[in-house]
Amino acid sequence: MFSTAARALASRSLPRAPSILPPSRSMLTVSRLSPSVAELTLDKAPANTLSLEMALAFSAAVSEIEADPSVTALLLRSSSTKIFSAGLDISEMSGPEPARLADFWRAIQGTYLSLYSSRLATVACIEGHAPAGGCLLSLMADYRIMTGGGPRIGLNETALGIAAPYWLKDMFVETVGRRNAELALLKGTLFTGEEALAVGLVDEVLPLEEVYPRAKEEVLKLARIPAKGRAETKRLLRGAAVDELLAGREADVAWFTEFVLEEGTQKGIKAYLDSLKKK
Ligand SMILES: CC/C=C\CC/C=C/CC(=O)SCCNC(=O)CCNC(=O)[C@H](O)C(C)(C)COP(=O)(O)OP(=O)(O)OC[C@H]1O[C@@H](n2cnc3c(N)ncnc32)[C@H](O)[C@@H]1OP(=O)(O)O
Repeated sequence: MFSTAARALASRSLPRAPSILPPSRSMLTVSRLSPSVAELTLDKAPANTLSLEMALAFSAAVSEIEADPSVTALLLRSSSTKIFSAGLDISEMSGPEPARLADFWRAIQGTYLSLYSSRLATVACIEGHAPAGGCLLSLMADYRIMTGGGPRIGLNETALGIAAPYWLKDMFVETVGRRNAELALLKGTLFTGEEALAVGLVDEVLPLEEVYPRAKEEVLKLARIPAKGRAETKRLLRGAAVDELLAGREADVAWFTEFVLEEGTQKGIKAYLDSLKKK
């Protein structure tokens, strides 16, 4: 776990405009890079995991940004250069109370529905690790820029004894192609930036110090593309996938909760969580 000092070192001092979110959503900050470009920073120590509250705050933040017609683009980043997001908060799935588990999954679906269907041009600035749900957050963006060398990205669900939901699997297949997706999903592969670039999982790989400046440059460029045509093109590309989940949301909740509550799954999740804590 990061100490406060280590976290301060790991996080650059961000030139932030005053947050436009109420303090109750302090796991995230929203600022402006320009009058038309918002920056959404994940800021939940130690690993930006998606708990129920974090997932709800994320979708609410995206909706609030979208509600402002002057905003045409969004940069998604982490306040830590070590971890973009460690994915779903595994403790939500370990010995869960069934009603909360179902709400948790609805909130995770909500993160997907909010960002993947967004009218905004979106860029993910992936400076640190992005496993599983962290990869999900970045896959929902239009463009991904990642640090080379150290951090890993990918869908490692099988390593935990679980499976990526179909809508995440589909987004992954769309991005890296069927065969690359099969190989990676079945093994639970976590890629370095360079490996991710080779399969098309990210669009650019750079040294750490260049990732954020380049992501800013790209999002400011994307913000200049006529908004209406871009939004309609995104709808044409992604609308069917979003509509499919909207139509089958509760069936997906039932699939998730049944799988997670099963005894064998619980054993695997607990063992994985314990191994993380013992590190
Ligand atoms: C059938 C359908 C069922 C389910 C489908 C659901 C889909 C799930 C997708 C997911 O997202 S599952 C989560 C998958 N995530 C991971 O496997 C990542 C686990 N974390 C790591 O590998 C590492 O933390 C890291 C490589 C991201 C970073 O390593 P490092 O910098 O060394 O940090 P620490 O490991 O010390 O972590 C700091 C702190 O945070 C806790 N933590 C990390 N990840 C999670 C997590 N996903 N959930 C809960 N807690 C997490 C970790 O235990 C440490 O806590 P301490 O209290 O020990 O400091």
